[in-house]
Amino acid sequence: MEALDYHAEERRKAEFNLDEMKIVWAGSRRNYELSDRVARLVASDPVFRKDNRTMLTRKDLFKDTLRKAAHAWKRIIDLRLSEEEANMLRSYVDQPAFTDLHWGMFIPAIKGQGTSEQHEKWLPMAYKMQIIGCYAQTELGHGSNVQGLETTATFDPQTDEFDLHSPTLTSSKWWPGGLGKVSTHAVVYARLITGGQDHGVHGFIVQLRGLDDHLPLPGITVGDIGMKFGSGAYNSMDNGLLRFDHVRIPRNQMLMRVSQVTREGKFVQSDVPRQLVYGTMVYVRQTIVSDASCALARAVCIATRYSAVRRQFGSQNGGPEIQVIDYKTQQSRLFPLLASAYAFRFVGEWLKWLYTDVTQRLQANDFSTLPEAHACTAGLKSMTTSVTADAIEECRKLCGGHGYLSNSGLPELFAVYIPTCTYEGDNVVLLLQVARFLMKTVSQLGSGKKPVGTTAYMGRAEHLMQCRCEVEMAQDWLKPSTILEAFEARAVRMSIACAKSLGKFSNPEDGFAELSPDLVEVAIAHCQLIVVSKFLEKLQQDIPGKGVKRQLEILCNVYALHLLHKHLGDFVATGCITPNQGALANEQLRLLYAQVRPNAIALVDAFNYTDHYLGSILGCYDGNVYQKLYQEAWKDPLNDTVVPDGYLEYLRPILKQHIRTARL
Ligand SMILES: CCCCCCCCCC/C=C\CCCC(=O)SCCNC(=O)CCNC(=O)[C@H](O)C(C)(C)COP(=O)(O)OP(=O)(O)OC[C@H]1O[C@@H](n2cnc3c(N)ncnc32)[C@H](O)[C@@H]1OP(=O)(O)O
Ligand SMILES: Cc1cc2nc3c(=O)[nH]c(=O)nc-3n(C[C@H](O)[C@H](O)[C@H](O)COP(=O)(O)OP(=O)(O)OC[C@H]3O[C@@H](n4cnc5c(N)ncnc54)[C@H](O)[C@@H]3O)c2cc1C
Repeated sequence: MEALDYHAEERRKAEFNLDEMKIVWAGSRRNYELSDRVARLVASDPVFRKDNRTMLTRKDLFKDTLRKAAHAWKRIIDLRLSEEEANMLRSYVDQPAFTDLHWGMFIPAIKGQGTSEQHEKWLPMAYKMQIIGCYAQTELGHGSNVQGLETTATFDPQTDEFDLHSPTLTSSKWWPGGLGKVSTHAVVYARLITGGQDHGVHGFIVQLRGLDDHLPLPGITVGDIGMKFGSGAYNSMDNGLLRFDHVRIPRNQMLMRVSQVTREGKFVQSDVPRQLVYGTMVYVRQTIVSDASCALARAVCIATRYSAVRRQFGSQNGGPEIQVIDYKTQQSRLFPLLASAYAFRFVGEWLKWLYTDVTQRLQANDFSTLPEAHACTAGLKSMTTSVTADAIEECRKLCGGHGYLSNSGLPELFAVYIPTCTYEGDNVVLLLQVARFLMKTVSQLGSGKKPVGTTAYMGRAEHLMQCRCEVEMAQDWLKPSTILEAFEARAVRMSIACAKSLGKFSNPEDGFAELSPDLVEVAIAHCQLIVVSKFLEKLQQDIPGKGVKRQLEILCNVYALHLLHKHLGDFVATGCITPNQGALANEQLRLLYAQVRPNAIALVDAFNYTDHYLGSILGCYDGNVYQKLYQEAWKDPLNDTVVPDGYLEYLRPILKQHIRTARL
């Protein structure tokens, strides 16, 4: 018997080859096949069930997380999965866990900041999970300001050891994931002190718990920091606190790629830039951009499928009501998010390339592209996570009342997702880093130093400052060069205007502080330009499959023109376009939405998400929403009994009191 599919008609409307689009989304046929296989493996395994987790108490949820992590590790070993497959498996399990930090930060920190001897000693144990580690940087008093950390690591030449100490309450480590209850080790960031001199913040490998009894080692106080936002969600993670009372570690546990301390206690700064101490954050920010496209795609998939099932108003002669996806307002809210998911996917792919390139250069002692890698990872992390967090909430609203039900999957997705706007660098703080980079680039424009990479457009500032947009009709906005020039002109004009305003301050730092809200806008304009330009570059590639490239062109235009519409004030105020050209862009946008409409369901099918991973009744593949909602309601523990617990103690006396009052 053929399976029921409420979306069958929608799927028939698609004007492109879905299988080929799935490959574009996955990045390659190989990636597609790998991720499809691993996603199904997870979805079919009862241990990875997650539909009940919002009902669990914190302790039960945490134990469930340990069970899943142990089971995942067993599957990884038994099936001899590669590192890439293992990462995929953990991400499809879809439950924040200490393993994210062990594999995602502890190991990369040792790899990036450790010497080859340190790699040889620590990495084999970490790869086998004989030790489990976390990344302990943030403190109660300081997170964004890393240079303000207070934990000290004082070298004692007598014993050839460091003495780790938390001198104040605010120096307590606070937030590291996996620290609270699991990690046996941590990379701890502390101020290095030798001979009474402070050399700033460095990383140290520190054992926290006994490998036999899991008890904290002498001098170490460690625990969980408490419940976080939402039910289920990030509460599966043991974000922890940590204090040191003069804990001793051997000298060779300082990560010594960037700087060294000799046996005599001499501090040696190598020719590697000190910013490499921040290298793990650059790596993770890069992964967060790709993850943003996944989270956004997930929310959009749920909202799109549900919008095609849901009908309201407009029944004629007893016929069906209108599918809410056919309302222009629904399309104007939903389709830009769909386009953004694809845009973030492609910029994430490019950023991965950039990161790999900078890593290879660093290995060859070429540090020239480090500032750009920092600016791109910081800016794109900030921009994509802010958009995605807002988009998940918008998708909830697009699903009306049912979006607020836990089993829509959206509340939990929102709760898990929103801290990405804060962790790995607060989004505003990171945009200010981008702004600094841009202001520096502008200040060097007259010096003969040619801007390269993502700021190469600034080298054409003279033209971009005075060019005029040539759009006369709505369809003129479909020309890639017209779109690109409008975004470049807007970014460069905003940057130069800010640089000029900064120049009016006698103290540049005062100016930077005063103008910081404008500088944040400049950074956003630059990041949006990067995303638009990388989407356009993607379209230059050979993309096989009937109609696939055409759909991507439509999505790229939707992405760019919706930004132009949203930030019309910037484009018009900087004289990049006229108000009339802005109106033509909006007209073209409406036409594009009509072209997306018949393909919408297939475009979200291309994400290839299993129902398990989506975790949403509203987004399930077959669209059988109402029956599933009805069945699911009966599974709620409140429906275990017809009369609720508490009736006799609390309800009945009130109800009876009414009867008594009535009798009086
Ligand atoms: C496939 C596997 C998947 C694995 C995925 C793993 C994912 C795991 C997810 C787990 C979930 C959550 C994890 C969360 C973990 C954390 O949150 S860890 C803590 C993160 N903390 C932060 O991000 C702190 C943010 N603050 C900073 O980064 C810095 O302090 C800040 C950059 C804001 C300022 O630093 P300062 O040292 O004060 O720098 P400045 O004076 O402003 O700049 C000096 C110069 O240094 C340059 N710079 C700064 N940072 C970097 C960098 N990272 N890289 C390169 N260069 C950098 C800056 O541009 C200045 O340059 P200039 O002198 O102007 O040329
Ligand atoms: C779920 C979660 C997991 C985490 N995991 C880890 C982990 O594994 N390891 C770890 O070390 N840390 C971790 N952290 C900590 C995280 O990295 C920090 O919280 C983050 O870097 C932000 O720093 P903060 O908390 O000090 O924010 P603050 O800097 O105190 O920010 C507060 C406000 O001040 C503003 N602000 C701060 N500085 C400036 C400025 N210069 N200019 C303008 N505005 C400013 C910010 O924009 C924000 O609005 C985690 C945090 C969370 C929420």
